[in-house]
Amino acid sequence: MNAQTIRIGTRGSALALWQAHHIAALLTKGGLLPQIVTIETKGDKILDKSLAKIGSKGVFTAELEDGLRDGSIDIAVHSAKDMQSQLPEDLEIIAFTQREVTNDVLISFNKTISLDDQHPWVVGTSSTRRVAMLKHYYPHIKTVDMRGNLQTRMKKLEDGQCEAIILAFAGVHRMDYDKHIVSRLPLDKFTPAVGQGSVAVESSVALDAEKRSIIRNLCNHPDTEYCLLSERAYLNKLQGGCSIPVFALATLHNNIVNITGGIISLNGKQLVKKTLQSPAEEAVALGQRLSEEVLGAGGDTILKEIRNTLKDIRKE
Ligand SMILES: NCc1[nH]cc(CCC(=O)O)c1CC(=O)O
Repeated sequence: MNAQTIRIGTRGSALALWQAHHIAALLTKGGLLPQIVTIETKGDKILDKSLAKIGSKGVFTAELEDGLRDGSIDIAVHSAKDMQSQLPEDLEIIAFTQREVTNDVLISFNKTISLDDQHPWVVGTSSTRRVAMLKHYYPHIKTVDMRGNLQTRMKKLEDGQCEAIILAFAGVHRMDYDKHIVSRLPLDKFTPAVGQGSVAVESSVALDAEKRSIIRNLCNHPDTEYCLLSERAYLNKLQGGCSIPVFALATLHNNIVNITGGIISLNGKQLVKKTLQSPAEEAVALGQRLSEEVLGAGGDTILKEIRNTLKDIRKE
């Protein structure tokens, strides 16, 4: 096969560019000629509002998806975590890269700080999931909203707007901030967001079938894909955007997928969480079953309350 040029669409943040270069390296290894095309999204432009206020649907993806449709890019690269659970019919995810460590981490310049320190102190995070989990497990801790890319958040921490921030290990590691990690938060309390740690490759269904299959073969990590399909099936049934504190983590051993997922109220008071397992081939059905169990155990009421609250926040 002649070397083929593949245009990779990405957001312009340092983390997004890392991800695009990661995909580019996998494609280069396979003999393709990747080209990186930077595209700005609504989520990059609006920095003065919380994600809960903007509304999360496609805020970091819509402009990239336009590029896939008009053919100006062949593939778009995203943090799997930032992708809507249901894509438009003309687009599809063709690969999920091998997952990084999935934990959230506590970042601070104070190396002795611990969430167990009982005096009231301030953690910066813009994630409703992390805020709710802090309220649930560590009610003495106060939170401040902290949006912006990783560099901006690190700067806000440096400026003393809070004593620590919580971030995904994956992004911290990719941006080379490991030395500021104070601790990895335990997965049983801080179950990550769906997709955390993996990079997703999206294409139009109209993209040349051979090109799509070559790209998939070079980028997709099958074990990760089973896990993410299960988590995303769960998320899809809950119709949770990234401002809804829904969480799930699937792992795969000996062809068995084990998934833990749930939902937590915004104030952290109500938490529903379940664990299920199935053979890998039934990963999607497993995620769907998890959603039924979580909704049936009170998750439906929590979800309704959250939707009402977020509606009110957006009206402000
Ligand atoms: N929501 C922003 C976002 N999207 C992906 C990552 C980190 C990388 C990843 O999880 O793949 C982050 C930052 C964070 O949550 O700390």
